[in-house]
Amino acid sequence: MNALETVERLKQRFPNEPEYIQAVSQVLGTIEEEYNRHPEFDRANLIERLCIPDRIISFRVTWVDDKGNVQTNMGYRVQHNNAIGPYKGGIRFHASVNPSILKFLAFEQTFKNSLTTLPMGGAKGGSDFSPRGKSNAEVMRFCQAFMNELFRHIGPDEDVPAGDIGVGGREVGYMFGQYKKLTHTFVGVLTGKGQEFGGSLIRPEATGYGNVYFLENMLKTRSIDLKGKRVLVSGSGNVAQYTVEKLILLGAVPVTLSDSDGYIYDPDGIDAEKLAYVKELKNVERGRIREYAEEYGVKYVAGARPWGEKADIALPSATQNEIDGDDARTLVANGVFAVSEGANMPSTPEAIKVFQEAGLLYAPGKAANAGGVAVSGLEMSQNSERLRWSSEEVDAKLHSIMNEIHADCVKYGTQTDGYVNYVRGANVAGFLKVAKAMMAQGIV
Ligand SMILES: NC(=O)C1=CN([C@@H]2O[C@H](COP(=O)(O)OP(=O)(O)OC[C@H]3O[C@@H](n4cnc5c(N)ncnc54)[C@H](O)[C@@H]3O)[C@@H](O)[C@H]2O)C=CC1
Ligand SMILES: O=C(O)CCC(=O)C(=O)O
Repeated sequence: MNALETVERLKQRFPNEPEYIQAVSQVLGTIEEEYNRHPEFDRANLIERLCIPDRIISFRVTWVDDKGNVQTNMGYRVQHNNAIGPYKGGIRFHASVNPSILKFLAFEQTFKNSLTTLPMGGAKGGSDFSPRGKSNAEVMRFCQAFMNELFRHIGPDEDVPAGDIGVGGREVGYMFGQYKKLTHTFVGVLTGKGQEFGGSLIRPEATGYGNVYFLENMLKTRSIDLKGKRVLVSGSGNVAQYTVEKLILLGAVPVTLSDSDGYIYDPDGIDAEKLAYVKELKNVERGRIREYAEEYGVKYVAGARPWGEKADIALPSATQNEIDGDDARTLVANGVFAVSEGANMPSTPEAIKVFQEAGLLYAPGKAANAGGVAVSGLEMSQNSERLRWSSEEVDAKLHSIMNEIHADCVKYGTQTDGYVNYVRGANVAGFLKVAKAMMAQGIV
């Protein structure tokens, strides 16, 4: 397999899918050598079968807004690969959602889920519907309409969606309710459910906590203590909130948060009380991060990202391609020595190159943010055995999964000069398991 030629062929077949091509080319560039050690992979054209999703379901979603207008949106589910388990991955509701973005996310999810050590294939879905500015009743009607089509394609042993951008506990609850009504079953078909109806403890916390556990592992390789370190966090949703929570618990000092309008910089650090304010603002009042600056009298910068502020560590936790080459150079120049991705593909290829050439501890999302889907996998296990595990038990399992993912990255990513290339490590480790499963299952 020649990575460049394969990517070029995919580019010609899928010319309008830049995010998908970006994700594929990142992976192929790092697995090429390992892949070519197994001539049997090429004979089975494993690479195209691994890059092209098993199926893409797309449908119209029709719903009625509060004024009585009939609205339409697009709905999708990309079922990428189920070689190691049922399809699994979140649902995104955001105006930017399109097939390219969902294909990149489903592709990444396949490798990420493989890294978790749990039996889950990769998928992603969503809609160009934006919950922003919609009433609760509108969100409910949209979720029900979305599920009216999606329910045919999912199931607890087939495909198990969860949340992502714009989809949290509220949306998962509405979708679960509609699935139950349509199928007359009560099964673990979605994860991230409410605690009262099968949701796992620690699932809301898992992605953010898991990223900080991964970061601690990376810091340990250089004997650096997280305590007292100043941390730039982007986003202010699920992942960002629980990243900040764990940072505070471990004595670090988170100083920024953002949303799509701008960012706040709090030089004294975001403490537990201020975080409680952010949770209320974002999860209940559904307000803007600008209001934090008004509440606490700190700096707010409209239309910008937080990467120009001085700090030790950066944890991007908002969205894809939110750190470009210039941002990366600024971070390095300002002394940032570790970047661990809570979001999926937040760094552009140029930014990654800058981090790696500067010798930073740099962890890609598919390793660092795998804690969320890992606890989703644990939610599936609890649903199957109709039991509920304690917070301590789930958190301990999450912690040990993140440690294992880190160990795998070190095993497959350590270069001859001792630098750990976490991108290579995560891609090779995730790839090998899926590839072996695909080979064992024949040409299907
Ligand atoms: N929720 C989860 O368990 C997991 C989420 N992720 C990834 O983490 C990231 C954040 O997801 P969540 O916190 O769940 O979503 P969320 O909807 O709770 O929060 C998203 C945050 O990102 C900001 N944002 C969204 N689009 C933006 C844009 N174009 N520019 C600037 N800011 C933007 C929003 O304002 C919000 O603060 C995404 O990349 C998601 O794919 C990854 C693994 C698991
Ligand atoms: O919990 C899940 O199934 C999916 C989480 C997710 O969407 C992700 O890991 O990007």
